[in-house]
Amino acid sequence: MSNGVAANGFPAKTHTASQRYLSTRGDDSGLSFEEVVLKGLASDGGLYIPEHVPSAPQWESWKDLSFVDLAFNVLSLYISPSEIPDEDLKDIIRRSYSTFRAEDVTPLIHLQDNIHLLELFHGPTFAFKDVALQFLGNLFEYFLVRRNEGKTGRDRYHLTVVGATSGDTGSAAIYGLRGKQDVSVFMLHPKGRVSPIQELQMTTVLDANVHNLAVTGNFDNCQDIVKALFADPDINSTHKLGAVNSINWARILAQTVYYFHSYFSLARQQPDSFKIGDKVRFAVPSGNFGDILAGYFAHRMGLPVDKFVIATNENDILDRFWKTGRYEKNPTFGSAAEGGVESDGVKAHEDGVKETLSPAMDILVSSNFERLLWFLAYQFASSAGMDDEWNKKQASQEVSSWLSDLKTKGGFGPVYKDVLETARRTFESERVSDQETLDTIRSLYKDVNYVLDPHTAVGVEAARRSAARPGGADVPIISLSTAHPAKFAGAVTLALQDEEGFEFDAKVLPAEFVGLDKKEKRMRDVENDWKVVRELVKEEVEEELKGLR
Ligand SMILES: Cc1ncc(COP(=O)(O)O)c(C=O)c1O
Ligand SMILES: N[C@@H](CCOP(=O)(O)O)C(=O)O
Repeated sequence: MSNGVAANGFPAKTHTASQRYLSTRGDDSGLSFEEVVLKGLASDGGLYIPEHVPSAPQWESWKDLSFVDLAFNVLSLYISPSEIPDEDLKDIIRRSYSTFRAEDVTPLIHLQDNIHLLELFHGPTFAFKDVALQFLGNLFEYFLVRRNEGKTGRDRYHLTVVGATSGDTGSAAIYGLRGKQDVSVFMLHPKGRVSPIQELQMTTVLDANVHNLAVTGNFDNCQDIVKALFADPDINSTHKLGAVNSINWARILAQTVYYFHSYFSLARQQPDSFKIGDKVRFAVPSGNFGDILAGYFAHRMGLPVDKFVIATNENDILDRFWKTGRYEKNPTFGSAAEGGVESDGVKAHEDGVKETLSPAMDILVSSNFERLLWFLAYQFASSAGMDDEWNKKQASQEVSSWLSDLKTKGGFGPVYKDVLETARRTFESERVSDQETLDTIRSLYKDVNYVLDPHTAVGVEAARRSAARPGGADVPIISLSTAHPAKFAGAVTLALQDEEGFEFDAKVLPAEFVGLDKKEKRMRDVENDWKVVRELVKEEVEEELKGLR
């Protein structure tokens, strides 16, 4: 590093005296870590990003650290001891990962050829979301205890979390926040469009602070309601809204850790062929773009990455962007008949969302893509030779204009050639159909006796295609396994029912899921209307507080 510029092209900052955050849309800046974690979404509708991406100094020396110690080193680059003293941060991290079933939290296994699988599903709800949401739950608690010291009744800071889920964020957030003081959690899921196990995992949690809302609509409708609530001055002045979706910066930050961890696991497992400093590829099943964005930050911090492979299902807005430079909510896709059209056996809804075998990725608009767009626009602006403030302002203006077109016209682009080329240098993309998903589950079962969940299968198929391209076989690929197969019994059974000796209950089902369907459930149906949801949230928080105070 020299003249104040890091190797990653961003202004150098090796230690975070006090990291500050700005909104991707430019109207909010100078916020602390605690402020962005509690606010979730910026008041201008943008997403928070750090003003500087710190380089990880001597990251190579972290090779033999445990997950918890590694997490502390990574997170300390963004959270200064003046905000959370080191011992407190260590304690939060330790408690967050003590609930995981695997000793090294996110184990890496060799799958086939040069493809390795990063198992991210060993947390309480069997999905990768636990890695960030166990941490975020404890972080909320820490900040609230500190803010509420000595306060009673209405003076206490009460956080009203509103989140949207296509299945996994919901249960992970609920497990991270259930029973916590001074927090109410409202999770909106698309009614009937999450897997039966996912629905049970959410609705059988009966703690008074947990509220499940089944929305008549799709995941994007749920996400839009959440964003409308954050933009509403009425509920924001009476209730302090908090976010658990990956719009919350802490989600992304916590997920950067396993990119480093898996890289080091690979170096330990393959000492003869893989050395620290060598490049690796990551294949990531993607929907809201939070998981892969965390990898992008790890790369910006110094992790040697050859390419990130974005793996989408048939809801392929991201894949289309990388192919065309246009980001559009599927303009030609739609319904010919009530209930949608069928293509390749996949049900298409009138709203344009396809109902696939990997439902957690049935998303039209990927919210975190906005963060990447900001960095792409920033890099483009930087080539003009102006100062850093100007570059940031330009990036925010560009992002605001793209997002405004997305809202009003349903899409934007094509983006400038240089912007697309920059995106293509770091990322490539693949779209995987339902049939290919089933074939992948089947072939891995036959070849190596491993049962993939359908989202992970989308990633593995994309990894295989990437490996098959010229030069691809020479680079190890880490494919992210984002959920346990038992969460998606329908797809797994469809793929493997004809395989000799395959029995779902014996081979896949964990003891934790047995009997879930017999438990008492609680959820409320609600129409797709943010004002209706707003009134319901107010009413239920009031009821909850009456019971407590
Ligand atoms: C099992 C599973 N895989 C993949 C994804 C996609 O991750 P992201 O939304 O961070 O792109 C999700 C949902 O977020 C998920 O629940
Ligand atoms: N697939 C997600 C959708 C929400 O994504 P998030 O990462 O932004 O919380 C889910 O399972 O709920």
